[in-house]
Amino acid sequence: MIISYVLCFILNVLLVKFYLQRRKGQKIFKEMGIPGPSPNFLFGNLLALWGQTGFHCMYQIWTKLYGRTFGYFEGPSPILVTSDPDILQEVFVKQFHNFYARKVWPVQADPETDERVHMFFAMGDRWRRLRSVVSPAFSSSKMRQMCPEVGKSITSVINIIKEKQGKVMDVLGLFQCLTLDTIVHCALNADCQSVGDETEPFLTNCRGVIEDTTKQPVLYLCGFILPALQRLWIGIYNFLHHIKFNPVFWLEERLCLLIEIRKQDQKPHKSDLLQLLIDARMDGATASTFTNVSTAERRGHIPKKLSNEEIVQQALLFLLAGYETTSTTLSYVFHELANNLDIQDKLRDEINTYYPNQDDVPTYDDVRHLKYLDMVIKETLRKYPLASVIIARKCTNTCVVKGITIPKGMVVQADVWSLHKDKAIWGEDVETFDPERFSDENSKSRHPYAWIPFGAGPRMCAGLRFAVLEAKMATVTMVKKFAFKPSKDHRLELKEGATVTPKHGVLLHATPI
Ligand code: HEM
Repeated sequence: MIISYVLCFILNVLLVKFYLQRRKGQKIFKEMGIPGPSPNFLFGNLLALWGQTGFHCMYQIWTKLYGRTFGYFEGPSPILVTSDPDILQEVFVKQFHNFYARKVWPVQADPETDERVHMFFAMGDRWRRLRSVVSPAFSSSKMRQMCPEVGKSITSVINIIKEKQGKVMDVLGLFQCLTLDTIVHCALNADCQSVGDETEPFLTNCRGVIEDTTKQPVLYLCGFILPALQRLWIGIYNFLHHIKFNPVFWLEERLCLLIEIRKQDQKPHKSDLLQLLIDARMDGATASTFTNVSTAERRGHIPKKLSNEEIVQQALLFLLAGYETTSTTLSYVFHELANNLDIQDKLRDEINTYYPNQDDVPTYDDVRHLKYLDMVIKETLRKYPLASVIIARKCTNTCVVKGITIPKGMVVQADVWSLHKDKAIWGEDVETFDPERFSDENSKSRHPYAWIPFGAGPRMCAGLRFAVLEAKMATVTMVKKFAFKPSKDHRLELKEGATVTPKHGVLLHATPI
């Protein structure tokens, strides 16, 4: 009896201590003079975020209530959200040395010590080295070389649209196939023909992985509430993955096989992304963080090659990033073109002026000259900054940003939806799709960080040029050959996972020109 009283007492003391510590931590924004919603001691403000709307909607609601910069809590963790372009420029660019790390999600490998961490989450020297390894894969000359490969996939899409004439089609699904085939061909030089074959395993498994990010499992919530138990949550997560099939496993196995074949093959290979990763050497300092590194490697005597596991993780990142974001962007482009026929016509006029009789898919140099096309893509990414949620940095040294002292460990989250719909920057009609916003005249006096769909600073999107090239080539070819109108069943509703995508696809009619 006495033992149970004592245990009960100890438990109560621990709970009170936990409660008081939480409450103390949750006073940080008040102390900093930053407004924001009041947090629940256990969940912080997660319950509001975890609702139907997702982060990007809630941030916009809070911005309207508290202003451009506010703070909220994910469990005990303070998140400083801002859509102030001056603060964004300071954090992402000018003070990058104090903000080189990303936000760590609850059920995620440790970016400082885990070998499986890919470039997106890697930090410090390791990130720098990986970024410099992959950058040449997207140089201007590489992009020119990739054009015929991108062109082939676009031609397959055109053939499917011809077949579907008169019928309603979901262009989001079609673009997913296009961008997947393209990234697999260009980055891995492997076979993948998902345009016209929705059962292609690369496609079904990539879709499976992305679909998982739109679910909000209880485990994530636990991780947010009690981040101190991160190892436990990761353990449970790994265990669950071993008892139920995970589409990531298929992709990892396939990539591993591709790497093995390349390594055994004596033939010289073109230096695509996969080959750059296979040939890369990490210097000793970069490799020294990892436990599987020999003393000689650690001292820098032997440059360490990336292990198969490391290559797989980098390749997987590029595969998923290349597939998901560009297809979603293209689907928004075509949603807007179909709903704004005057803009569609103006774009077609520009394309026909540059390519009056040309049937071929345009090249890297061709699309660079199309100014209005560039404005259409930019306006699409203004209205739908689909990857906003991943644009965040963790403060690595306490520092002062525009008069705010940001403590080490605090996450600064960019609220790009609010930034891109800020009436003080873009005018009253922010919901109107208007490419003219990006004419030279109208862009002149705008803040350089008012438009950041690809993030900003040294860690901004590594595939930006490839994504824009592919989106432009596909748009030019399709608009030249077809007129697009929305299907009567089409309504654009958004859902949020790692990116914000059209929940029911984008249903259009295409008529040959
Ligand atoms: C329209 C399409 C795309 C959009 C909107 C987009 C957006 C983004 C954003 C917002 C970030 C975070 C940047 C930051 O934190 O400042 C990012 C990072 C990244 N993106 Fe993209 N992306 C697109 C296409 C691609 C493609 C096609 C690839 C690869 C082929 C790619 C590879 C990456 C990588 C590797 C990173 C991590 C960069 C680093 O941490 O150094 N992205 N992207």
